[in-house]
Amino acid sequence: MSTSPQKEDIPQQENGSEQIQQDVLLGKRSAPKDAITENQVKENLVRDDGDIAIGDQENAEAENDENDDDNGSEKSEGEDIFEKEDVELEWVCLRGVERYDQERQVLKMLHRNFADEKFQFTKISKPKKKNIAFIQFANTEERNRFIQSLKNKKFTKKQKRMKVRPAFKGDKNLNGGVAVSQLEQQNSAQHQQQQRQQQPPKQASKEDIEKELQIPLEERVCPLWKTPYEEQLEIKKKDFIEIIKNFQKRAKDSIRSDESTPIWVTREPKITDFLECDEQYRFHYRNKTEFTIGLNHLGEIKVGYNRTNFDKGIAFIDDANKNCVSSKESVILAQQLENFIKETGLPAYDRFVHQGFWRYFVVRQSFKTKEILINIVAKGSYCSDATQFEQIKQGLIKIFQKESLPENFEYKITSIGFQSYEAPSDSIPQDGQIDIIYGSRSYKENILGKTFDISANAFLQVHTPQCERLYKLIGSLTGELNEKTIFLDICSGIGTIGICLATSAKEVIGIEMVETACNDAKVNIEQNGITNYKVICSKVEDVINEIVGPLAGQYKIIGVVDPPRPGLHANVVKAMRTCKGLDHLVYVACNPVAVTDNLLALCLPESKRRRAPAFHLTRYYGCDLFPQTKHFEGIFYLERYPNYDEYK
Ligand SMILES: C[S@@+](CC[C@H](N)C(=O)[O-])C[C@H]1O[C@@H](n2cnc3c(N)ncnc32)[C@H](O)[C@@H]1O
Repeated sequence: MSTSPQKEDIPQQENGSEQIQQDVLLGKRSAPKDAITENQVKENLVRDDGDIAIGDQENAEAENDENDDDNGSEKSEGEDIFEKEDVELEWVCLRGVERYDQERQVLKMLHRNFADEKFQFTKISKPKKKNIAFIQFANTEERNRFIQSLKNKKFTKKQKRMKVRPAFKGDKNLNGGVAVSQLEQQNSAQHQQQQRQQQPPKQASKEDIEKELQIPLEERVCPLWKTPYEEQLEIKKKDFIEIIKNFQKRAKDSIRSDESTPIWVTREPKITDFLECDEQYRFHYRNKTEFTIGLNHLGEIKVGYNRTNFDKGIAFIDDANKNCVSSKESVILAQQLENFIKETGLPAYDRFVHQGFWRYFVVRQSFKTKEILINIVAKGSYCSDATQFEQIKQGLIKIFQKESLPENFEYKITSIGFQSYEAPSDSIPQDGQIDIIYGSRSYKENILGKTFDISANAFLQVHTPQCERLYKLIGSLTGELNEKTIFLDICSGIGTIGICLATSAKEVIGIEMVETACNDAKVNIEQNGITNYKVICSKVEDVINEIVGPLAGQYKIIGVVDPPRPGLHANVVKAMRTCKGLDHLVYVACNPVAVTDNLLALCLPESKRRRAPAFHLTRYYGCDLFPQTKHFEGIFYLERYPNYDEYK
């Protein structure tokens, strides 16, 4: 049961909240417990926009839901409260939302309720345990269309009635918000997962399977494999320009007429450089290959790649050797494991009925040190016989020994891990416990002359030669580092960027929230004899200001950030923007579309919401880290000029 005050605890608006608030101030009524303070009452009297059910959002919403009563909710006669000065023009506050929903459920609800209108929602912020959500639109016209549509909407008895009020610049609950692009990704991943888990597999027809088999697996996983490399680059550059144009358009739409437009918004979009991949590294380049274990179309065990078309009931595993970007060594090892699995008699995991043992096979390797790490993932509980379990582990160790592998196999397997994974979800948990059944917990990689221990779950760019090019580019952007510079490795993972680039800086500070990654980073720092790199194990948003603040003004602080695929959480971006002293930032994105919101939050002009000087986007670069696919890395160089300090 909720412990938050009930609706009865909140002053109602039957006579107008103003009267009640006046009464409270004059001592004619006592303020309801936990409801509003004197200051809030005062603020409300000042604001007086006739739409808020209770006190100022900053405090009252922290404890209470918004009043769902109708009185005074939409608009006072003769004035448009949505156009007032202290209103966030692209946002609304939607009332009547399920209080335990999160942002992605709010998005689903909006899509359900306004399917025909196709509103351009850009961000959602859902305060915890409240019946409100803040919605941001691409522009004010969209927002107004939404307000109008909601006004005209007929709610059925079963539907929860929703109302809208303006979002105010001081609304504390309007906390950055999550980009809709990010929520859509989450929703679609969850949808696919649910489809897989809930739908009993339809039986595909023989013809459909034959048709599917006619299509090379590469078409599915690396669709540019038949496209000449020069053309691949042209496609990626064109895509990047489109992304930049869209980014500029979004920025233009967000800048109010009374604000000045930064130069990067109107400048002709141009990629300063696009780092192409040398010919010898365009195929079989992946240093990490993840195979699925299951049955092929004939019902035989395979260690290979998923082929699925749920509409047609197609779901089988295709051969490991049919992917032109996987390493050749990983294919040999997959074959080795496949033969062994057939001998054990233990079945592959069936993702529809959630039964069976063998699930995934991960191979990580260094083309330079010739070391390999292996991780085998299985549903451990399926094999309850301890002796059999032990035999399996011993068997696995044996099949990956030098004697069991082809004579010309020049790699050394340094680590074999066994990970028991019970949940039906297809994504292997990054922090899952791994039982090291052979060797150490990592393999060694060499990047730009530095040595790194890479464990099974550590993040590393999948294309090492292109990763080196990327790091060199980052190095050229950060410029010469010396005793007067601090290098901030934001979301530092296992420390690769800082270790490779920043040894000549006064200090390198890595901030990373995953403990195992921080521990790996410390090992990597030590084994490279680096003494100026400090790792802080924490969320960036919790510490960055505290760390950088005392250094501001004394040093040139240069930040590099390479966030997870969907981009950074809004709170991280907010902390970076308000980080005094951080005036130079290299933002690396493996999904440049997904980080548009982050870049806008860093670069749009200063306002009450964006309470710090903006960064200017000065240069765009691309790096082809994924030949034969449509993906590429986008690199954005951001600068604050004049520096944060000089603005004040
Ligand atoms: C794509 S990896 C990049 C790691 C490293 N920069 C590199 O290039 O090898 C992203 C990292 O960001 C970390 N991360 C994500 N959000 C974070 C946050 N709010 N605070 C600290 N670390 C975060 C993740 O744990 C992950 O290690």
